[in-house]
Amino acid sequence: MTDRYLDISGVGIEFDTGGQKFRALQNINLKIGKGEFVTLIGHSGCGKSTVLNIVAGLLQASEGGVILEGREVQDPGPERAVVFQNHALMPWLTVWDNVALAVNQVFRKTMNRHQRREWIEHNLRLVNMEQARNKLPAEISGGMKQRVGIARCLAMQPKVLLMDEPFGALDALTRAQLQDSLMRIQAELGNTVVMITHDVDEAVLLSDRIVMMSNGPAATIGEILKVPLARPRDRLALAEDPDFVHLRQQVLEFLYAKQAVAVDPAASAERAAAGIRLAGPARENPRDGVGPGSEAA
Ligand SMILES: Nc1ncnc2c1ncn2[C@@H]1O[C@H](COP(=O)(O)OP(=O)(O)OP(=O)(O)O)[C@@H](O)[C@H]1O
Repeated sequence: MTDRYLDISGVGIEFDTGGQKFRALQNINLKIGKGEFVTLIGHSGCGKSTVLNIVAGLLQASEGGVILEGREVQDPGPERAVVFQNHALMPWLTVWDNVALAVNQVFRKTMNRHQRREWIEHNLRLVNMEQARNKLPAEISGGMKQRVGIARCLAMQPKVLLMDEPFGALDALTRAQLQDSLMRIQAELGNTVVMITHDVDEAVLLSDRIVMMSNGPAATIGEILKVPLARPRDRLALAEDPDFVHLRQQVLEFLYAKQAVAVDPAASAERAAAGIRLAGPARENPRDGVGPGSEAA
């Protein structure tokens, strides 16, 4: 594993919010190895999507930069495919055509028609969606749409798969199924993945490292937790595994003790009972309208 495959170095960003400056991120430094699975976790509004968007080339950092396999990221590109929370499929295209769109964009010059067909089919098979190839997005479930979104990104053979809360809108069972599929696919293809999640169990289950972000403004990386659990990982076996439980506890401590946000009386009573003390609340961004009030990460 090259441990500097993706190098995020000294990244900061300041937004102009109606004449006022808002510093969202400062001094983000993260080196990610080829084939590594890294999750970003932190309270709502801390800057996770902003980091991902800078890596995707959708946002320009105010300071620092991102280098992927020796080349500086300047704009969006198919070597950094993004899976969004809400799949972002073209509603008028079938499952097949949605994947074909990406494949034709990336491989029109290097694969002939037959090869492209095979490649589309292969990627739909990877996510178990080959049976639904002729359906429109409106005719399939939320989990199936996310599968197609993942297939579309995998089909571009990206150097890095960027996932912004890909399973956030799904029910718990579908989410578990997709987590298992993602682990299987990653084991097979060795993808480098950077994924945002709010789910502590998901972070521990999937990651090689969990990057825990401090609250904004001027958010940065607070701590990085290595997850040395053997693969393949089995969610049932891990639920009672002392190492898994300990790792989970470390993430919870970071979020709810070291980086706790504004107080909800019920949650704080629960925390007090668990012996966890609160840190000071974060300041708000004028753009947000409300201060950070969510107890969820
Ligand atoms: N284009 C923008 N202009 C001004 N402020 C912005 C802009 N984009 C993001 N922000 C602010 O930067 C901060 C970080 O936002 P970001 O969406 O990255 O957080 P997040 O951690 O991904 O949040 P969530 O978990 O709720 O999705 C927030 O205060 C947000 O309001």
